[in-house]
Amino acid sequence: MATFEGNFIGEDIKVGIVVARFNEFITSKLLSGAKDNLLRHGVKEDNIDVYWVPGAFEIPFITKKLATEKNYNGLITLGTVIRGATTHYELVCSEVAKGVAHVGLESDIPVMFGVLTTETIEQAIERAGTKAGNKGGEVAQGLLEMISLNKQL
Ligand SMILES: O=c1[nH]c(NC[C@H](O)[C@H](O)[C@H](O)CO)c([N+](=O)[O-])c(=O)[nH]1
Repeated sequence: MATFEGNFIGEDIKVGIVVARFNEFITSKLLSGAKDNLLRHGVKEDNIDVYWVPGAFEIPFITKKLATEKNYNGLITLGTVIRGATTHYELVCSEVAKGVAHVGLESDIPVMFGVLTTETIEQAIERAGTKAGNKGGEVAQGLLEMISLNKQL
């Protein structure tokens, strides 16, 4: 029986991060967590590129361009969608999740989904570096593992 799994060694890989500016007080913390994790695993700062988009809805468009036109080993998407008074929340969450998943399946590099979808601002804060960890750091760690596994296939 053969078992395949990735490691977390970040030397010699290039990563693109697409981050939404909407709810920037949260997404900036997700970005910090992602960059910190990548750097601590040996990814060179010059090999990390960050692309800011207006909101989560715009993430798939840029992510698809990066996956098809650039030579990254993997991509991270970061955003924060917080339920408001309208049904906009469901629409944005659904389209972003579908869009990012589609890009991932259509490309030959891993694309990580690091978009928070929360009911309250407090829940988002908890997931951006406080008591529920940092989603940005989590998906960065997952990307390293996926890049490593992808190289074995
Ligand atoms: O990233 C977000 N974009 C949001 N809306 C903007 C959307 O992502 C697009 O930028 C906008 O619709 C223009 O296309 C949000 N809400 O509306 O609540 C949100 O919570 N988070």
